[in-house]
Amino acid sequence: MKKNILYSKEKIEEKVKELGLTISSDYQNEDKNLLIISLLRGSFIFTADLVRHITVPVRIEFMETSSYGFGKESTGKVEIVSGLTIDISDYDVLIVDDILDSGHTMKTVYDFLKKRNPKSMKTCTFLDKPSRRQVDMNVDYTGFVIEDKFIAGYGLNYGHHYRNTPYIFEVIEN
Ligand SMILES: O=P(O)(O)OC[C@H]1O[C@H](OP(=O)(O)OP(=O)(O)O)[C@H](O)[C@@H]1O
Ligand SMILES: Nc1nc2[nH]cnc2c(=O)[nH]1
Repeated sequence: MKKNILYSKEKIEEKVKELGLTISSDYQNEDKNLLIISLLRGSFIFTADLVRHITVPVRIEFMETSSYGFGKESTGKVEIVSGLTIDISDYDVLIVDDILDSGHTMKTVYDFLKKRNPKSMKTCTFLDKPSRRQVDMNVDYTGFVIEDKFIAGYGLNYGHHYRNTPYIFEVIEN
């Protein structure tokens, strides 16, 4: 496997900080009650970095979803491996994930949470691949819009590895 580096550690840091400041500004009013719901496993690194740039009170919870298995294509069947146990009706929910690709993951979680009547709900993914969308799903906050390339690093895996790589790269198979 060869790597084509798309975003360096420094570029990522700069963008995450920018997102954190924008979100903080949007949720600064006293009537806001921000709850970030982070989708494991891919978003654990982005979430950890993002929340440290959020300057307003924030509760952080996690859900685990899975749909890709070992391959590069979504199965289209998103499994909610672990859901939520808390009442979200008093919260302004922000769903955080690493990437929006086919949209199946975000759509499934969005519909699942909407039924629980949050005060408001928005979405944030560090990366957005709009050309791959299979369902009607948009993102409110995004870091980088990328082309149709399979990527890894910064939380995203390739064959269960590379989540800990500090930069984002395109996976080029030999
Ligand atoms: O828009 P989609 O096509 O649904 O793709 C996006 C999802 O795919 C990856 O998750 P994956 O199912 O690989 O699980 P992981 O979070 O454990 O890596 C990624 O972390 C997103 O959650
Ligand atoms: N690792 C990885 N997971 C994904 N899930 C959806 N798109 C991608 C991608 O480009 N890379």
